[in-house]
Parts: sequence; C-alpha cells; structure tokens
Amino acid sequence: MSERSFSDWLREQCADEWTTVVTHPFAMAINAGTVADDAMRRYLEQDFQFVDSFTALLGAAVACADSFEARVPYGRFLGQVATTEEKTYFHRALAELGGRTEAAPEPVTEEFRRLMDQARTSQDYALIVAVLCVAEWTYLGWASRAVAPLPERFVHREWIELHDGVEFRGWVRFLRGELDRLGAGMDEPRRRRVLDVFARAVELERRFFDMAAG
Ligand SMILES: Cc1ncc(CN)c(N)n1
Repeated sequence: MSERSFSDWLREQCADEWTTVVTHPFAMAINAGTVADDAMRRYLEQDFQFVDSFTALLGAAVACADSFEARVPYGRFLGQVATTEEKTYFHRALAELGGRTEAAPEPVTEEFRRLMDQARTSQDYALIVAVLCVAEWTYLGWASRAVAPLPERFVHREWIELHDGVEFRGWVRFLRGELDRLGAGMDEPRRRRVLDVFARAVELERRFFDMAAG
C-alpha cells in the first residue's frame, strides 16, 4: 500500500461494487421519493431486522475499542441515533406503510446479520470497524447524492436526512479515521483479512438493495 489511506485502499479494492451500491436504482428512487409504498415497506421491514444486529455491533465497538477516545463516539452514536432518531423513524415509517417490526428475514438479511454477529463475537476491533464503516460510508454515499428539494414524504426524506448532514459526515469520518489508524500498524495478511470482511459487507449492501428492488 502507498500513501493513500487504508480506508481509501479498502474502498478501491471493491470500487465497482461500491459504485453499484451508492448509485443503486433503489437508493436513487429513495432520493427521488419515487419508491412505491409496498417496496419501501418491504425494505424497511428488512432493515429493522438489520438494525438489531447493527446496534449490537455498535455495543461491541464500545467494548472492544482500544482507547477511551475511541469508545466515546460509539457510545454517543449508540445513544443518539440507534435508540432515538432511527428507532422512532422505523416505528413511524412502518406505521405509515402498514409494515411490521417482526417480518421474517430474507436470505440476504440473514447473511448480513451473520456477518455482523461474527464480527461482534470475534471481538476483533478492526473487523468490527470494517463492517460499521461500510454500512455508514455507503449510506452516506447514496444519501449525499440527493438534491434539493428533498422528497416531501417523511418516509423518504427522513431516511435521507438520517444518512447525511454534518453529524453523520463526522461519524463516517471518525470510522474511516479508525480504520486508517489501525491499518497503519497492520502487516499485509492482516490488511487482507480486514479487506475480506470489508468487501463482503459491500457485497451484502449491494444485495440488500437488490432484494429491496425486487
Ligand atoms: C442494510 C443497511 N446498511 C446500512 C445502514 C445504515 N446504518 C442501514 N440502515 N441498512
């Protein structure tokens, strides 16, 4: 690896799949506010299952981070978003769309949950950050492509706003910074191990949107 940061290097290794995620037709339809109610309901029902393991993974990041400075942003994000804004969004949006919080998980949802659960139980901080970083950075990638005026309906607009804005950008910057910091001390096999997990998460993000697009 040369001077480019570890997080940039990771993203470049899966550049095609990454671009497919952040420009995915389903994500672009959210930005345009044109996702049909049935499709948005199915997507959010599945994402609610995703968010459970994601929240547990944030908890693992608090536990496994290698410094107090690193633990604090995870704790803040866990408290602010996972248990307040994002959670109330899901309940309001699913109520609006006639969705359920306990839908049966689709195969890709199961696979994503398994990846997050494996990262969590590994207690390997770098692998935990790799999965969190993909989930948040790709979401910033598509949401930041939205152009004003944002869609009128809150199910689309708030989902975009939750994944863009000053605070969310700072959160993604922090996650990338953690990968960059950890990557600087890694040997080649270790970097490849992190890449395996990073690339698998990018693939699952793409398949998650494919599932939602039907
Ligand atoms: C599948 C998926 N990936 C990422 C995010 C953003 N936290 C999400 N809500 N859902």
